[in-house]
Amino acid sequence: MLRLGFVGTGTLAQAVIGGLQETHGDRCTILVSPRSEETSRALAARYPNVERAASSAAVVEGSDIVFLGMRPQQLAEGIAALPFRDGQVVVSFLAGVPLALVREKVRPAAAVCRAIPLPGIRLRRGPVVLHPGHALVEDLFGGLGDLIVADRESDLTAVSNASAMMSSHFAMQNRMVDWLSSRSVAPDVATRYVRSMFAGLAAIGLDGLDRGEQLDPAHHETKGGLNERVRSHLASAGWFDEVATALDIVEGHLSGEKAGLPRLGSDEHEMTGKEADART
Ligand SMILES: NC(=O)C1=CN([C@@H]2O[C@H](COP(=O)(O)OP(=O)(O)OC[C@H]3O[C@@H](n4cnc5c(N)ncnc54)[C@H](OP(=O)(O)O)[C@@H]3O)[C@@H](O)[C@H]2O)C=CC1
Ligand SMILES: O=C(O)[C@@H]1CCC=N1
Repeated sequence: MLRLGFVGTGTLAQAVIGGLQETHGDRCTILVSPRSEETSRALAARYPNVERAASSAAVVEGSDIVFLGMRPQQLAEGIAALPFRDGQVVVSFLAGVPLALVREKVRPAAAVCRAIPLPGIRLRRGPVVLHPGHALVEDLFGGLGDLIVADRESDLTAVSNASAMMSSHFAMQNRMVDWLSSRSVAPDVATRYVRSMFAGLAAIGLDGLDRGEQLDPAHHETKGGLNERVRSHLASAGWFDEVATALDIVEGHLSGEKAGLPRLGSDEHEMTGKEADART
């Protein structure tokens, strides 16, 4: 049995543990840190192979692979004085925290990777990016969506930054649902319609990729029709350019003050992919 441990039992840890049940449930035991009491208790109650450990130290002591699932700003406190050992594998989920920094903090653990799974992993859908590759970790994430092993940490950093679009995607969906409701469409109908529409589009995108097709928006609209009008309005309003601007902000290239956001810039955040590579 492979012994997995999670220090930081939050949203992402919960999703990964849920996904792993389907693919590796009978081949691993899972220890979770106790601090998110409700989540850790619920996981232990739901899955027979999950145990709520007495402490984060007990998770590290009892695991072959330790996943770090706290927020970046919680890293220092979350792993202070934990008994990492040589021969242990540590996988950090922390977006924006360079590998070099994690390695330093989990010494003498032998193998340290960064992984960016997304919440869809619970349903075994969506991308999981890993750097560097590691056979055991690749085996664990294989079958949990589209595993991408990045050769360079800067690639992982860039895609991790791009994942910042997730919540905006749902915000956009909700605005469409609200608009439909304002046209007296029943909320359940509006919600089902919008979510199902985007699910279908996602499937088309992946299917096209498998067949080597480009995703040309002009091929997904009727000439002179509704979609063309909306796309043209949004383009002239600068909407699509703002996507890149927002990602620039996440990357730290632009002043966060411009967008009214705090700048990502603590010692434990990387500012750009290049800087991350330089620190490795
Ligand atoms: N959510 C996502 O879609 C993705 C998240 N990530 C990364 O995964 C990490 C977790 O994100 P997410 O799950 O959303 O965040 P959550 O806030 O849901 O989870 C963080 C967890 O860490 C726990 N924690 C905080 N401090 C400590 C500590 N000192 N010791 C032990 N546990 C501690 C929290 O406990 P408590 O709640 O009690 O404070 C909570 O259970 C982040 O670093 C994020 O960058 C990466 C890709 C996608
Ligand atoms: O929103 C976040 O910070 C996390 C990290 C990457 C995706 N979600």
